[in-house]
Amino acid sequence: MNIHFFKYQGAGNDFILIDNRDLSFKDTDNNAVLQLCNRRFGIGADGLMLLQNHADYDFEMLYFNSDGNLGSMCGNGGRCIVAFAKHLGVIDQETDFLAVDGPHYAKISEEGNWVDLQMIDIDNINKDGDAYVLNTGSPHYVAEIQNLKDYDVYENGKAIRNNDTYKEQGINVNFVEDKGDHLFVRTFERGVEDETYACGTGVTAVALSMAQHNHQIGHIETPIKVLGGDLKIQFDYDGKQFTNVFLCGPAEQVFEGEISI
Ligand SMILES: N[C@H](CCC[C@H](N)C(=O)O)C(=O)O
Repeated sequence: MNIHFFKYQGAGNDFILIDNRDLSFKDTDNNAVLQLCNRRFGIGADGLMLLQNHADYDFEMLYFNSDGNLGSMCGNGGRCIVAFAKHLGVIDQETDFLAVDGPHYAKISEEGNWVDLQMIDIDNINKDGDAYVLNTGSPHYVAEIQNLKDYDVYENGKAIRNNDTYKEQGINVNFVEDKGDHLFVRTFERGVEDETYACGTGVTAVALSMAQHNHQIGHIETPIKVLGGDLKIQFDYDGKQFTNVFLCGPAEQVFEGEISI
């Protein structure tokens, strides 16, 4: 099979994107995804997305983690596929598209490399000890850590993701340090089973958890730094529900190519 692909990254969370409006890529082909995402034997990426037609939306996003399995919602992937849809001429500067967790509204800058993506509303944040646990389209665990720069995110993230509570379903593990004018976040991702340079649903989960933790109410904007760059989360919080949640940040095309597998 000969595949024409595009490579995108959003704050260093990197993805293979395929225009699958003709359905030539079979979405059940987990082995192909695994092979294409492999950084030594393939193109290399944290995940792969198919852009497909949908009767009621501008397009549909199908997201696979680099382990080859269909993932839950991917926020940075969502931003990248919006930039890709604009590149293909499927959308102009605004869109309503469908992802695994439901419809998403997004708007994109004129240059096509900055995307504000609306995320699902959240009304339920649980605790696991001192950590926060919530689903922002994907399941997330959020723990505060001092001196995060030197923290062993891989070993500690892997241990939490594989403990008795989370082993079966898996969870994405986020560590956050409050730096005063921004939050610094590092994430161990389920399905990649490694630390990634950024996780969009993860930083969203962190921003909401920290608002609850710090009893912030109203319209909140949270600047976030991750290993791969800067992201911003905006939302309204009335003390119970988080609404108008937006994940904002860069989405850049890196290269395109052909590969046969
Ligand atoms: N990198 C993604 C998260 C992918 C979710 C995936 N790791 C899963 O739990 O299925 C993001 O930007 O939100």
